[in-house]
Amino acid sequence: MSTRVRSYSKINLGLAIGPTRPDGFHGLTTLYQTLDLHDLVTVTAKRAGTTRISLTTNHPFVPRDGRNTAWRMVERCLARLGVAAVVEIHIEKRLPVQGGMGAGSANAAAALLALEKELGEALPGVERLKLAAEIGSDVPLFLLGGAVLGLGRGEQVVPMPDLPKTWCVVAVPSVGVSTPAAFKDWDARRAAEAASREPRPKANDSGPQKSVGDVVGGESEEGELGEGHGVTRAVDLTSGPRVDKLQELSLAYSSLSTPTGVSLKGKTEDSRPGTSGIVRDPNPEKKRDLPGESQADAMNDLAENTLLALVRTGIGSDGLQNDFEEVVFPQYPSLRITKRQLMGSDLDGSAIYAALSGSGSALFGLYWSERDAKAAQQRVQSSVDSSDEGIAVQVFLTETLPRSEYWDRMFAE
Ligand SMILES: C[C@@](CO)(OP(=O)(O)O)[C@H](O)COP(=O)(O)OP(=O)(O)OC[C@H]1O[C@@H](n2ccc(N)nc2=O)[C@H](O)[C@@H]1O
Ligand SMILES: Nc1ncnc2c1ncn2[C@@H]1O[C@H](COP(=O)(O)OP(=O)(O)O)[C@@H](O)[C@H]1O
Repeated sequence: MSTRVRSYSKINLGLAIGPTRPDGFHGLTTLYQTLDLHDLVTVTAKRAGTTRISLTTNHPFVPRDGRNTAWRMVERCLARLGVAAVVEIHIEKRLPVQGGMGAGSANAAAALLALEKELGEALPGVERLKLAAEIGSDVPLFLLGGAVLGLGRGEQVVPMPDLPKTWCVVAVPSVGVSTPAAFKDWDARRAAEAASREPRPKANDSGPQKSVGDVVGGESEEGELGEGHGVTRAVDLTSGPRVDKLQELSLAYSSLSTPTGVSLKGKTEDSRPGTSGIVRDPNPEKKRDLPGESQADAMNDLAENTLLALVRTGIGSDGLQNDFEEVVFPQYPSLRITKRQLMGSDLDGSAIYAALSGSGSALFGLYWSERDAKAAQQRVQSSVDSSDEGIAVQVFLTETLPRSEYWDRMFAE
């Protein structure tokens, strides 16, 4: 027997990059949303004296060894369960590799669920989430599905009330954006900004000078040195108002979700903030005012139409919705154009919202109707066909996938 699982993808509805942490990762506040687009992961497992894992796939760029996320997940899960088995994994890739749609991460989560079903044995919910976080920051979200708030380095996940099922067009240009490289570019940009703000040394000032490069990696020194001193750590510049804005929104949004941590089995789990797992509101004492709206109004909107409320309360307003756009668009200018086409601002049936997903290169647009979505898909496709830039773009028509459907349809027939 074997178990076949739909390995769904995600987009990031909003993403704010925070400071570099001592472990080298960046703080992240993001709102993930799972999509109907998926790969298929099939696992066959038989208990045996020694563990042997093998992996096949239809995609030439997907690793077939211990570098594969699904392989790593299976290996670690078996070790955690204390089970030895012969495991065959097959990944039918339909999603782009390195697209910012979390496809590799989803494959890992899918392999875990399929393996557990094959063995008839499962890890406890919190163990699962911890293991998922070890494989990658993007993996735990796929153990929840639907709309998911991501905190920490993105691995601390909070289930959000589901958005209404919404039409979505995903455009994936044929450029792979490496996630670590995109974070590095972000840091370099912040460091350059900090350097340009630093006051020039006076000619007779021979004391030791602080450089931005010296001071990355900790708390702000503004308090120590006094305001206006001009020495600001590069990392502090990455945690500006955009993060606050998204965090405020997240808190408001999360107040509508379950008051305590929720396990996949419906039991309350250990949900202490700061642990890998499902966390509670990270700052329950904090007042939940939203900019420009009374709290009651905002909550009514959220209850009525969560997606509309998201757009109205901040994520979709002017300015950056995904911090990575600031570094990825200058590198690949055609992506900005594709985003505009997805948005279709001056047209009837323009997008509710459009943005880069994760570190890219996937871009997405959300639409009120299938007709609007199809028109956007057509817009992007025809401009690609007529362009001589040589960047191919795959354009997918799909829908957002609420949590209940995510689980109902996970195990493919
Ligand atoms: C940034 C996101 C947004 O969803 O990018 P996409 O991959 O979806 O584009 C994800 O969090 C990616 O998650 P995932 O792909 O699992 O990344 P990981 O394996 O955990 O980390 C890969 C590398 O990215 C960098 N990294 C990742 C997450 C984070 N919060 N800070 C980081 O600095 C680190 O250099 C790390 O070594
Ligand atoms: N199961 C997998 N599917 C796809 N890529 C994988 C997988 N396991 C490891 N990788 C590696 O991870 C990298 C990022 O893959 P992917 O998850 O598709 O990107 P993203 O997180 O941007 O959506 C790829 O370059 C690939 O070499």
